Amino acid sequence: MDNELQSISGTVDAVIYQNEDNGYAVIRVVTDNGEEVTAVGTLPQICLGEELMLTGHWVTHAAYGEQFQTEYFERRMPATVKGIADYLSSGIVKGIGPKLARKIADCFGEETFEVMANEPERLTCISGITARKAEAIGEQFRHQTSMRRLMEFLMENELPPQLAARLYKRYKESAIEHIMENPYLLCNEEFEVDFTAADTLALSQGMALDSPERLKAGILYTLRFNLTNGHTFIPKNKLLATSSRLLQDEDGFEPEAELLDDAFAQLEDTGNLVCEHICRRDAVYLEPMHEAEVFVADYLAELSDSEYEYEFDVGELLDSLEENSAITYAPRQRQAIEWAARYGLVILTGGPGTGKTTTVRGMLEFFDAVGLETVLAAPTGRAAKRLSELCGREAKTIHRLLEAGYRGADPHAAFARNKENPLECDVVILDEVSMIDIVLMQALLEALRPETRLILVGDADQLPPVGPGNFLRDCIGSERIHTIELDEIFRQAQQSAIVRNAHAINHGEMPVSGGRDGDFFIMKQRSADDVMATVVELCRKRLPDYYGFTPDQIQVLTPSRRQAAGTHQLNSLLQKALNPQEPGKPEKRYGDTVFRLGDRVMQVRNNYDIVWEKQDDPDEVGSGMFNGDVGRIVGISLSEESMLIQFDDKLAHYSFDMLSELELAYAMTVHKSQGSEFDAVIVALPNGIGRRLLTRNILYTAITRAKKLLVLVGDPAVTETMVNTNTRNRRYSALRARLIRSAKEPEQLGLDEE
Ligand SMILES: Nc1ncnc2c1ncn2[C@@H]1O[C@H](COP(=O)(O)OP(=O)(O)OP(=O)(O)O)[C@@H](O)[C@H]1O
Repeated sequence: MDNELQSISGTVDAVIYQNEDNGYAVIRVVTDNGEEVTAVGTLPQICLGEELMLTGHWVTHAAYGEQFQTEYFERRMPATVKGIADYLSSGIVKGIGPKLARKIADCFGEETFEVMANEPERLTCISGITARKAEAIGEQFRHQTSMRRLMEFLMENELPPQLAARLYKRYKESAIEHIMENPYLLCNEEFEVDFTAADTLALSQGMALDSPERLKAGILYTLRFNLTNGHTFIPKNKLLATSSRLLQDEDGFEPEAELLDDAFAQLEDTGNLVCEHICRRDAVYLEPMHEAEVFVADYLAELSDSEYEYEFDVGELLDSLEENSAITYAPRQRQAIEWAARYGLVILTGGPGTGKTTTVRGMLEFFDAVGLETVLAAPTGRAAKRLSELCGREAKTIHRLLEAGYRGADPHAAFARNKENPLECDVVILDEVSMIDIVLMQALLEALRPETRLILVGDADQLPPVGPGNFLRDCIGSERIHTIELDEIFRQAQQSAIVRNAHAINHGEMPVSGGRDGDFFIMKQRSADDVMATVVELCRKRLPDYYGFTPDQIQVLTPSRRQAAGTHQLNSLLQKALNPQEPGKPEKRYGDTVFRLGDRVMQVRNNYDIVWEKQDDPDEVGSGMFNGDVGRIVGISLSEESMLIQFDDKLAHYSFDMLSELELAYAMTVHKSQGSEFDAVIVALPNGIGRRLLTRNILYTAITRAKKLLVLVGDPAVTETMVNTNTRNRRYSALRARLIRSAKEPEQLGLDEE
């Protein structure tokens, strides 16, 4: 092997393999002196017919023989008419096939690319190209060229090429200019680039180590990064100490405390962050988060203080409603319904089987009887569906209730229901409130009319929301809001070992196998491999054969993603067992995941742009798929580079460049399963999972996801650690403090302050 760098130039004759995720490709090149060579390397979006100058060295691959390992390359756009025609024929611009490519190249010759990019209307002189098509071709060509330039730029700077699509969406053709002007914009929540990567680029452009821009970027990055752990603020001393460490370099540079303070003050002056002395510390917030927390606290305090009176005796009405129903409410249930009738804001909390839903039905009956319009909502599609089944009336997701919609390049939702266009109902009942973060709560409260009442229902022992804050626990802990805790497990629920074990775990006791119909099983396996083999066997054979569960009814849950028996490993094993590769069954590889026709998949971020249609009524269309939505791949078109995915009764189209938003979902993390219920749940708990994930509320949340059957496969020592670890990862949030404070200073309340 000769390690000296060499250059070869030639035309791409075949693209043998291409990984769109990281740009790695294997190509065949016909060199300028007619030789055929195989070249490999990072060659993003390489097309047939392109002329390249490759620099690298020759290597001998054990299986494929001699090939050229490319270190860097330059593109020379084809200059001959034939080269241009070949290049355009390669499918680079949708709608241009080989014939049309030839015609365009013949007509415009060397000017072709110039015309396509800048004067596409001239293409209309070719028969078959309408003005609209010409415009579309121009748009696509410009997009293609910019994306390519962007990808090359990202790779040259060792930044993830997958960012190209998001950057282009945000900045169009001027993305590179924007990055060069301020490399730190890459660290924004929209792009999520690691600070060090953006910093390396900035420093290579001559940014000084102690420049205010760099220090500000470091502070903001540290704040944003730490907020992803669910905090609404970070104490100032911690923030500055951590930022300082981030900004150090290997040669001993450390930002001066004074300069860091100046940068901090500048961020405060420009409103990027807010520092408030609360909870006996200087709490630093991103501005929108501060606004959210203050607004939510003020709103809830005022709503909680509002009381309603009736011209008739509420007790008598409730008596008669109760007489006509099959239920005799327990005293606390009855009190909850009375409070719902009386106060603007009520919290109803309790574990599984304690009668929350039954109480909600009682509240609904009351509101119906007095002619108040009530809407039901929950944070996830599955939770909304369940609530609607149990209450016998429509329940919406909060996003649907607020009419979440698309807002161009902005990653956040825009809600059509807001201050200017509030919801028209009299009462909103929200279920699974433990999952709601402070930002979504703000959006919901902003969409309420001042006279709309709110009932919050949830189990505070479930995992906290993925997003910021500790909303439900803070509200309950403040003792500022009328809260009823139900703790009696009703007889029917008592018969379920799932319910009994959930409560036992909450009291620090180990779960035991059992249940009237045997609905809770514990299978001892210790190592990850043994646990995974058992889980696969249960899904493939035992649960379908003995219990008649279809694969759709079974969900595997695990605490981790990449550790022992994490979702990554389990999903690939379960896919192999439940939906194996078959001739003629289309599949598409993306990164290290293969998506195959029939696979169960999950959307892993909120995307308000994804268009869907109702399966039974294609005219009913909408947009938006949300983090945690689970569906099935029902179509893959390799020629159109797209997939059709069915989510309940909706069909959504995904182009291949959206696959980073999907994951296989045969197994999912307990965190992702929040708010969903499944007929049969298998929980994988082998040894080897990190201590941070072995907590009581993860086990409790996992177990309470099961409706009919729960199988716990794992090491009893792991279960025991989880049962005994009642630490909650601490979150900085001042909602509780603000609510408590609001009780002491009532004169400061008022929503009209703004
Ligand atoms: N007052 C009551 N008298 C008798 N049975 C009751 C009463 N309230 C609830 N139940 C029964 O207890 C069981 C659990 O009630 P419910 O579904 O309302 O609880 P939940 O707290 O919503 O539970 P989960 O969160 O698990 O859904 C149901 O079978 C219900 O019919």
